[in-house]
Amino acid sequence: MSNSAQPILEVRNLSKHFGAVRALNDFSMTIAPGEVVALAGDNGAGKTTLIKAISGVYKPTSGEVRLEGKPVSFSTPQEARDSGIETIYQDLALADNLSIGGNIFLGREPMTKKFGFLPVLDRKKMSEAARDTMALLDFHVSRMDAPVSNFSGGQRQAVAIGRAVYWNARLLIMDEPTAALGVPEQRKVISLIHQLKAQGRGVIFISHNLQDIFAVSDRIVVLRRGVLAGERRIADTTHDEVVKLMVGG
Ligand SMILES: Nc1ncnc2c1ncn2[C@@H]1O[C@H](COP(=O)(O)OP(=O)(O)OP(=O)(O)O)[C@@H](O)[C@H]1O
Repeated sequence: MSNSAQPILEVRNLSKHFGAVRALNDFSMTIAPGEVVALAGDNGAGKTTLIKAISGVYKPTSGEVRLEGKPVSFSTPQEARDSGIETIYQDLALADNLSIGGNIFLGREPMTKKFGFLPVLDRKKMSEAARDTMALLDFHVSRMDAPVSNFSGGQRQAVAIGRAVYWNARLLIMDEPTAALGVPEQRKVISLIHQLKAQGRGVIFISHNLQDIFAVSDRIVVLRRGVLAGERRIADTTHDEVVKLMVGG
């Protein structure tokens, strides 16, 4: 099988139980390269548990996760990240006082030796990486070196996405990326997700907003009480049908 035909992510019969609580039960899904899959479900449906079981926060009780065909078992989120799975939570995990470049290299700062003396921060590499990565996302701000605290919510979301792209994430898991934003900013984030898709990455898009889900996703997977309630191609479903899957009955 060629690489392009192979799913980026395959989850097979995944379960995560907390004592008697079956937060996720026998759940399976796949994500192809360049595919955006929305993950929906009411509060407590198991969405967070699923993404944490994929991304190395929780060890699954049972089941299998395959990344580009290979079974993986991550002990930490850092291991998942190193393998190409990046989760962007709502807090974005940005350092407000640092620039875009500073945030891209947060904790992995590149060093250089000047005139053979002690290593110093390679600021040139950081600012070039910031410029090139954000250009790839068609993202423009007047001052690339400004602290990200100066940016709007949508711009900050773009910086978090840029960091994932720079480190070559194959799968981005985005937890409610549009929830805290006004409408124009929501549109920007939707267009960023379209760019990730065009670059052949996979995206899991968690949202309570059906309009956003329908604007950007290829498929929707609905969880209810820890199990798969249904899976539809966006082109073949409606808001009504999705709501019925979410609430059941
Ligand atoms: N660490 C834990 N210990 C015990 N129960 C848990 C734990 N984490 C989640 N649960 C339970 O598992 C179920 C699924 O929770 P989860 O947070 O995955 O849902 P969710 O779909 O992400 O909800 P929300 O949209 O509110 O974030 C809930 O019943 C929750 O109470």
